[in-house]
Amino acid sequence: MEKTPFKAESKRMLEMMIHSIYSNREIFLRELISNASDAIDKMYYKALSDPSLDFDKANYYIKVTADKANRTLTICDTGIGMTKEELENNLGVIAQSGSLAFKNENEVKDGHEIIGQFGVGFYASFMVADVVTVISRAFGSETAYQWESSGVDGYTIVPAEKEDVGTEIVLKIKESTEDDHYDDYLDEYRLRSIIKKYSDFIRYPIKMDVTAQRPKEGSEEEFEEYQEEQTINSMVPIWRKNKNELTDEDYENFYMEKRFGFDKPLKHLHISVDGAVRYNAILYIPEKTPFDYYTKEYEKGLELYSNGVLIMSKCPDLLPDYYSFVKGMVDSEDLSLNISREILQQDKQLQLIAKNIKSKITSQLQRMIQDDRAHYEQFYEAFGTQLKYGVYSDYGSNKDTLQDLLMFYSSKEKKMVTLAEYVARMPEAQKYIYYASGETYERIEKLPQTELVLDKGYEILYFIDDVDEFAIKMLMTYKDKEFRSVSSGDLGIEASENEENAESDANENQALFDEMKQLLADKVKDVRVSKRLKNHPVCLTADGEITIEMEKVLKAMPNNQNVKAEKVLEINTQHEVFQSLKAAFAHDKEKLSLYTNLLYNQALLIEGLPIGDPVDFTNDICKIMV
Ligand SMILES: Nc1ncnc2c1ncn2[C@@H]1O[C@H](COP(=O)(O)OP(=O)(O)OP(=O)(O)O)[C@@H](O)[C@H]1O
Repeated sequence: MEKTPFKAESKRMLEMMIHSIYSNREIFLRELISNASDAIDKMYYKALSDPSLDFDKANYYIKVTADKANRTLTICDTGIGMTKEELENNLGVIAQSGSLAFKNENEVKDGHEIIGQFGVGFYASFMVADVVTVISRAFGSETAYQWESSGVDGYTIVPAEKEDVGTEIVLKIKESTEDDHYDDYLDEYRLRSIIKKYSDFIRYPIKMDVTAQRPKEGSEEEFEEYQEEQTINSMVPIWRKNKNELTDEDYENFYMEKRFGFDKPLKHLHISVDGAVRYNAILYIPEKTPFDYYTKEYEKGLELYSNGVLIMSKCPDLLPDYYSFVKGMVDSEDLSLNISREILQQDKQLQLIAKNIKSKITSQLQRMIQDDRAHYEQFYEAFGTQLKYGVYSDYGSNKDTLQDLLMFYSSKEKKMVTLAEYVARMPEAQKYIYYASGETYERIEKLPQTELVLDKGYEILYFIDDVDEFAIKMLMTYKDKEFRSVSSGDLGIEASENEENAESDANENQALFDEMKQLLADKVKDVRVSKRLKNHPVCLTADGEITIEMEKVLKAMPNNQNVKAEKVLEINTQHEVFQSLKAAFAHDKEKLSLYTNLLYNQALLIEGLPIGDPVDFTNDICKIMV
């Protein structure tokens, strides 16, 4: 059966095109410059197939000229131009891409990939212009034609005068309103920044007459302004250059130019992949934590280019959250762009690139641990917390990637060590990887709970970040070794004399402990003999999964669920103070209550926990002084 083709209402189509495709008006310039670049590339291809033509790069450029008085912005190129028919077909038919057709007919030569493909970019001009005039003279033609349109009412084509081959597009910029600052597109500074942002790596010079200053003739102090033609774009993207030609300084300059950060990069990674997925990337590990890094305002992402044209300033999908500190850019020819070139359709290539980038960053960090420890420690100081969050979040699904990048302060080495280093040093008899939590290394060092483990000569990792214990709980083991807090009930250390004494002390003094437990009824779950204390009289530990440090962290969270650690007051029965407790239990119950409260408050202070009532506490101290 004969099929009737769909018809499109071109007026409506154009309206939709102008108002619904792009969310960002300034990209009209990117689209026109990309078209100009495509037109020059077509000349290049022509020269390839026609030996009589000589493609001298010096003759090819794009020029952007703003005329504030007449409210016009002109984009002129020395490219292949358009015949009358081409003006008709390419600019008169929405979604007709001469460039796509050209691409299909010509084999792509490296470095000269044609950008256009959808046949809509040109119409972005109507977002900022009331009237668009295109004067074009096609290569090989003596006559030029002028195409003109004010958007919805169609277009006209008339013969025109044009001396050279190429195209000139004149936009009559709309009048500004209170909300819409169209004047921006006539402003030299603004235009330069739009060109730099989106079209910096267009292969041909984008020229502009810019205002410069020079000393006035005959004067050293007075300056005058004058107009000077300058090339605005960098043209050759650094990532397309050979790594051997580039110095550290070149990479640093690119980091600064792109304003990836205000610091210096700590490390850079230049990646060129030419396999199942083709892309170039330059990635940086910054030196310092950005001031807003741990806030909601911080946006992760890499600049994304397709054929040297900026598609997205921050493409978040290229980086996992735990590497959100990485800055830089990715350029790929293989991306399937959506029509606005602003966002990407669910793109397999993008996912492949992201996966590849992730593993490159991981290997780079692992290399730094081995070969450049000082810089790694500096990096870890700035972003280690993020790696630990990475272990903890997403139900621990990234822990295998990240565990070898973690570092903690070691009681033995007095510096940051990796888990691999810790495990390699473990004596055979040591069952667990020990850790102790606290506010600072100095405070942890003095924690009574560490005494027994240290006495055994075992190394302890000091945790001072809120996320540390949560990350370790997610990790559970490293190389089959379980993590164990020095405050936990079972330290896996063989029964010592200490422990046997504790056993008999517990049996003998159960009544005393029961009474103390009653006195602290709402505060602790239990009072018991300590197997870990040597020099201190008391300490607080916790039974169950929630440790005291975790309770502190959870309490500080905005919508805390009032999760509490099951606190245990441990008593050192070898300490002299214990004799005083026993005596008080036997003869003076009031004193026992006083001592119990004092010891409990001491244990709280050692843990860095607030004591219930400081006034009561100081009064209690006074009582024993008089
Ligand atoms: N400056 C120019 N010189 C020569 N031809 C041009 C120029 N600008 C546009 N064209 C022609 O007009 C066609 C339509 O341009 P338009 O910008 O709408 O789409 P495109 O560049 O093909 O695709 P995309 O929407 O992906 O940018 C181009 O394919 C090209 O053939």
